[in-house]
Amino acid sequence: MAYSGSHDLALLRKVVVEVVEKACHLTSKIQKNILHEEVLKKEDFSPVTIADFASQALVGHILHQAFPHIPMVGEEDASALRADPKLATKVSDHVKEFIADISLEEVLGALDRGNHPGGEGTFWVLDPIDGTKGFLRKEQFAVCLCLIENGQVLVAALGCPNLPIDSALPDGEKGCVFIGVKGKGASQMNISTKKEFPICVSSSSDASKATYVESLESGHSSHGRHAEIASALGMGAPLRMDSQCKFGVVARGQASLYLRISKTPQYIWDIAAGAMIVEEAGGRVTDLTGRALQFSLGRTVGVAALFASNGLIHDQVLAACAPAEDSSHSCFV
Ligand SMILES: Nc1ncnc2c1ncn2[C@@H]1O[C@H](COP(=O)(O)O)[C@@H](OP(=O)(O)O)[C@H]1O
Ligand SMILES: [Mg+2]
Repeated sequence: MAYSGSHDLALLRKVVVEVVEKACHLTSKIQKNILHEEVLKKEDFSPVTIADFASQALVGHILHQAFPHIPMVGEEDASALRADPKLATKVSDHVKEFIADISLEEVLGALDRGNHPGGEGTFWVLDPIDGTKGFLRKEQFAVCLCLIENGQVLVAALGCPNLPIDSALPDGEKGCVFIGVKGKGASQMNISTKKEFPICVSSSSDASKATYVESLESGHSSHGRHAEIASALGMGAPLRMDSQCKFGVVARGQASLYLRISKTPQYIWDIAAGAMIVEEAGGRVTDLTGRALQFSLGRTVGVAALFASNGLIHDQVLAACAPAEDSSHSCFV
């Protein structure tokens, strides 16, 4: 559906893509030589690195300069850095490579700009590094940014620095940005050449021939439950990778289904940008009962289990999910 609001979507798209590209360059550079002491553990024991902090500070600062009235829901904040001045200086030095005159206090302030509670209204949603575990394994990760207005994602970009540009050439050139604009479709851009082309989901309506994709980390969603659903549909083995790259892989037709059956409500920054890009590429994203996801509930999307498909096989997947729907939230193999 065409957007009829007051935002200039072309301008927003330009800013979103440029800032995600910058964050991809910053995070890729840090990824090459990250040190053990540059990785912290959060309260939930998940890792966070100086690259997560630097990426959020860079994006938060640039967006605030361009759109001072739009708040941001971001995964990180500055509290750990305020307690560790040495690490804070490292983060600040990385951000300075892109914004020479930024001060340490501005870096910390930009990070804390991610503290918005979400809900109704207009706000950015940022995951400065989605798939931090993949980032640390030197595998897939994504910089994920979108703008939400009253629960609708207007513009989204997924920067995937390590994802092969051509899925048929897994050892070929890597680094792409997936882009979606409300009512205008989705595209994939080569980070190096800036070459861009429209993408669409696969045209397969036969679930038994479809490829599905899931998290590489078995602790992030139930591989066992996914396998049951895949088996009921006659699907083969999954493709596993970290981060919202999985939404990009469905959006460009490389896979027809992304299953994410977890036991904890999913954070909005792990889902919103990728889900919109899949939908703009012609696919569908719902919970296990077929309800659309909600992006106006706060910092989570309210559901623990969801899937993205090419649309054509969506009802078949819903039917395969149905028998164990009640147990799917507690089943965690
Ligand atoms: N037990 C859990 N269940 C569901 N999601 C989880 C989880 N633990 C961590 N995550 C989320 O899974 C994201 C990574 O997803 P994936 O497995 O698709 O790569 C993490 O994002 P971050 O890496 O930004 O922290 C984190 O938000
Ligand atoms: Mg993250």
